[in-house]
Amino acid sequence: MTASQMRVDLLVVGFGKGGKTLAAAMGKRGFQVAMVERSEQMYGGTCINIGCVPTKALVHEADLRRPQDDAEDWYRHAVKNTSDLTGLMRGNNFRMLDTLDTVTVITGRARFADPHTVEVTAGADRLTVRADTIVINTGAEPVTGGFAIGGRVVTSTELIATPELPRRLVVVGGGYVGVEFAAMYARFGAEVTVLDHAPHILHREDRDVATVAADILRGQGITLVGEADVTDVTDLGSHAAVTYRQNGVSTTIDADAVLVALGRKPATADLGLDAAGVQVTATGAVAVDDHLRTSQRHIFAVGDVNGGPQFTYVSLDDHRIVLDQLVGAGTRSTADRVAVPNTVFLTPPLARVGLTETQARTAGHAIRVASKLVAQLAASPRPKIVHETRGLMKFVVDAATDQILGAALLCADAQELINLVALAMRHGITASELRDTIYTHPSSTEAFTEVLAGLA
Ligand SMILES: Cc1cc2nc3c(=O)[nH]c(=O)nc-3n(C[C@H](O)[C@H](O)[C@H](O)COP(=O)(O)OP(=O)(O)OC[C@H]3O[C@@H](n4cnc5c(N)ncnc54)[C@H](O)[C@@H]3O)c2cc1C
Ligand SMILES: NC(=O)c1ccc[n+]([C@@H]2O[C@H](COP(=O)([O-])OP(=O)(O)OC[C@H]3O[C@@H](n4cnc5c(N)ncnc54)[C@H](O)[C@@H]3O)[C@@H](O)[C@H]2O)c1
Repeated sequence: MTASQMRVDLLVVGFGKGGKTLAAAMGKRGFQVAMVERSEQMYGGTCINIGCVPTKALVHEADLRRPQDDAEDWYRHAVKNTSDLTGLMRGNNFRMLDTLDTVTVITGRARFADPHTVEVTAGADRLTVRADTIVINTGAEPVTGGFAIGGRVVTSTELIATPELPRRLVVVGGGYVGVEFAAMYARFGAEVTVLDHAPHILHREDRDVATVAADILRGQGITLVGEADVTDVTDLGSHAAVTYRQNGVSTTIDADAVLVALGRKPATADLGLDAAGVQVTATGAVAVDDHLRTSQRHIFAVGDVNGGPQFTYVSLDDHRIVLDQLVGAGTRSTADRVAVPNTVFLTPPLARVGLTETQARTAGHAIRVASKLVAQLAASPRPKIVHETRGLMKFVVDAATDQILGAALLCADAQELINLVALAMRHGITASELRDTIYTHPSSTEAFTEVLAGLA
């Protein structure tokens, strides 16, 4: 066993998006920085290793598969290509920090010993790091719902690393991970069933939007079961059995793999936060103020661990706030955030920003709504050109001010289009201005003109 000590200006715990960007920025300014990551397989964090990047790479690989392509072969190659990509990005992420003289990357599990000290353990090795400022960036971990993960019962992390295509996949949970994986595995050739305890998948969306999305998934052959109370998941070796109750009737289905996708909870359990005097919320997130300071002023929390929206770009924006606190004017805050968009990577993608129609009405806004099925767009030929005429485009607009309150875009290129709508919302561009601007042709954006012309 070896034990040693080091002292730094800034200690970042967890190699996530916000933390690594902050570590590089502070290191380049001449501060002594330590980055602690528990696994060398996770340099760069969730997004590039087990989250956004591999899943979106697999969605792309699945979309390229033609019906005549052998499903198993195609899937095996897709997993290999994806693993190569994440390996490349992991190496680049490691080097980004390791090549800075001021930054030390430490591989080991971090745990607070006191408010300024973290103990890092790796096997028998132990390192004590003392720091003036500490940033917690440990991310989130899957909620397992009491189901035993192992063998054929997996989370997204294990499933994307498995080179054998599950011919029958049961997905428990119809949120982001659930529907993205359902759509992707169906396109790889699997028979997919999604079970959710909510009445509908994508239950945060307006019913009309969720219905069109559900129709697209059903059109891919996916079985969607709402109001399903999953009572048992058993790995029987040769296959798994999933039992659920719906409307008082109990049903058991067999699966080659069961994906548990019930959400992700902040990773705070083993951090020794008590020893640091850092408070957590009722949901186990690190409690932070608008400047992402914890109950200890010198300790910040960025990314999923602080209980905010679980997106890579939110973690990135968290780093801007902390950097501003450490070396800037100290004015930037989470309260400044307006119109943060998101995308569910179905094919076509479903992207949304701002309020849904339901949320806008509930909040008491007098609204106008414009909504059009992509198949009914007459003056916007791009969907027909790219053979993707499924979906719906919807805007929710304040009747009095003409300000855009929200949009749901379920169409080709939605993951790009939504950023333009978000920018318009942030800068007060009205629905009429978005409608009447000059767009290239043929493009996906020009559909805004036609859809917004239908504001009722
Ligand atoms: C399957 C999937 C798909 C997703 N797709 C998208 C998407 O398309 N777009 C999007 O924006 N978001 C997506 N997300 C969410 C996104 O990945 C996360 O919001 C984001 O990566 C969170 O980053 P973070 O900065 O909070 O930390 P993370 O990137 O989660 O990093 C935390 C790091 O801390 C390490 N760690 C934890 N505890 C310790 C400890 N005690 N000591 C040392 N190290 C520790 C972990 O190993 C990990 O590397 C997806 C998530 C999943 C699971
Ligand atoms: N494209 C993206 O940006 C993207 C992709 C994947 C994940 N993510 C992030 O990761 C987070 C986690 O994703 P997720 O899909 O695991 O969580 P989620 O919260 O999006 O969805 C969980 C789903 O599980 C259902 N559920 C919960 N308990 C259940 C039970 N006992 N039985 C049946 N159904 C149950 C819920 O109704 C919900 O539909 C997301 O919130 C998102 O922020 C983002």
